Amino acid sequence: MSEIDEALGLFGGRAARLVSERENAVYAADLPGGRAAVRLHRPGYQTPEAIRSELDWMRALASAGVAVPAPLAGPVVLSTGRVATAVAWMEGAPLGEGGEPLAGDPVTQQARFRAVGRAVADLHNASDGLDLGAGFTRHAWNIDGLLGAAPLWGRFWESPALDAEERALVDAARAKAHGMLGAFATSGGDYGLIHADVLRENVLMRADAAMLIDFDDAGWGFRLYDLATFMTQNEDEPNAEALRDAALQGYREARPLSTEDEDLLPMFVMLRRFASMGWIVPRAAPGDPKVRAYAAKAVTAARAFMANA
Ligand SMILES: N[C@@H](CCO)C(=O)O
Repeated sequence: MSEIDEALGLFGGRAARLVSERENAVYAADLPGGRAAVRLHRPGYQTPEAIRSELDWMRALASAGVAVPAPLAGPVVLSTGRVATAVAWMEGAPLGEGGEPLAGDPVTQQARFRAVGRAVADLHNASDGLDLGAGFTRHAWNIDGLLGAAPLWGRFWESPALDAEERALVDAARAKAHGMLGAFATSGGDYGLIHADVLRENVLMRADAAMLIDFDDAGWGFRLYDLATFMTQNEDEPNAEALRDAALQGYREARPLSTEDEDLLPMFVMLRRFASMGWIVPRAAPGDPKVRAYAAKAVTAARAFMANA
């Protein structure tokens, strides 16, 4: 029996259709509780306890009125060892896709970015008010998780696509960022539960409202990381600066963000580019141009960081 058939059997669901296989395999299906996204989780990434915690968090956010997918079933461990869950299907159109020009005219785009900034702030605000219990466990995008000896998405500085000069640059930027992040954390930099993968693919738009989906990478982290991740797909947009400003405006409508913190955004963009440079390595064949493309973006960010910081 296939994994999805086993999961459907356990959830009492039917009519599954594969809709995405980016990290988890996600199927649209009908469950007794309604239309669902049934997820077969990527083996070896999150533990069943962490996935249960993700669902507890989603349930608490949904109860608090935040537009996130409410849990419907699971987690269950399938006979293959893979974990399956189901969350409510969210109607809406993805904001866009990385590497593709953003749809819509600039006014529409900026209105959407403002809505996303607002949704991220709402998530941070609501998460700060939750008591998720002693068993709650998620990984942390903290200094170690971003820059330590074993970062959550791998030892990015070992990407085979870096030449010796670039590796030295990345090492220097990593050391410098480590110091700056330490100072930021010590001075009370905003830290708590974050989505950690605010990419266009993970934002659904319904009318004028933005909704975040796919909390698989979510955990503890610096709030600026969410805003920075959202900035990493805009470098080819002619109005990239206006898009950033719109997202920050939306964020500030619901949650404070000082100009000192805003000044750290380029560093956080670099940290995300470092993480992604590590993320792609086990997911692509050696020599795949994507490995170089991720490394090149990280190097560009590191050069700017070392020149300006
Ligand atoms: N592909 C992502 C990483 C995983 O979502 C990125 O570009 O940062």
